[in-house]
Amino acid sequence: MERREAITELGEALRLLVDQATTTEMPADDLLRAAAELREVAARLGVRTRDRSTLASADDLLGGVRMYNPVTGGGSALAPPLHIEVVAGVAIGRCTLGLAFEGPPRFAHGGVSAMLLDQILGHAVVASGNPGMTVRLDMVYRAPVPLCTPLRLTAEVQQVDGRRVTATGTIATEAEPDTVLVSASGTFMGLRADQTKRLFGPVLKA
Ligand SMILES: CCCCCCCC(=O)SCCNC(=O)CCNC(=O)[C@H](O)C(C)(C)COP(=O)(O)OP(=O)(O)OC[C@H]1O[C@@H](n2cnc3c(N)ncnc32)[C@H](O)[C@@H]1OP(=O)(O)O
Repeated sequence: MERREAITELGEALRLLVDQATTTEMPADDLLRAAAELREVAARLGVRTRDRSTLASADDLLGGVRMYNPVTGGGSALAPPLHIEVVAGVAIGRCTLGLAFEGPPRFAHGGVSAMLLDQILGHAVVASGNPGMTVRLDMVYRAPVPLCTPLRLTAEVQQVDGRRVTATGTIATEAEPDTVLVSASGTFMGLRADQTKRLFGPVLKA
């Protein structure tokens, strides 16, 4: 099996684990046994690791492959994951949030909504050919985002002004795509060469 497929397989198992560990009502003894077994598995994976200045070997930074992105990465235990496609400049995202993402009972944590929107706004910005980093993200929470419900996100660029790009996005359910639950407006700033070197130099050099 190819490495990226194996990473995705491990990611799926980890996401299942996170979901079950969040919803389980098993007795304390079972939890302790599971914790001990999981520490053994973690130790096996920890035999060979990378540091923060080393890109994952399965990643392709310029090709946009980030296996461990915490929002979209197939290998991430933290990602829902959000699946994004860009159609005619509009980024469309789909995901379902489990109970691990709970804020108020039955609904998503507000920070999770911000995370999803930051990511999908970023995709729209990259697709416009003006990549940059988020320097500002304004959120409007109109209605709570339900857990265990297929969600539909959208994002598109509104304005490009030199290095500054503004984009807006929304979260709705698949069932009611026209009812906006959360909306966001973000400002993204393209990096100058010296900023790119300062922030990402060690990674790019490797
Ligand atoms: C497909 C992939 C999708 C990925 C989506 C996820 C995106 C992310 O999560 S990115 C991570 C979060 N963002 C960050 O960590 C960025 C942190 N910020 C920074 O490092 C710096 O602000 C940086 C490097 C972007 C810009 O550096 P800085 O020195 O401020 O920029 P500088 O060149 O002086 O200023 C550029 C312009 O930006 C403006 N600016 C800077 N910060 C802000 C801000 N918060 N709000 C509005 N304008 C701002 C400045 O006023 C200036 O405007 P002008 O050109 O009109 O005078």
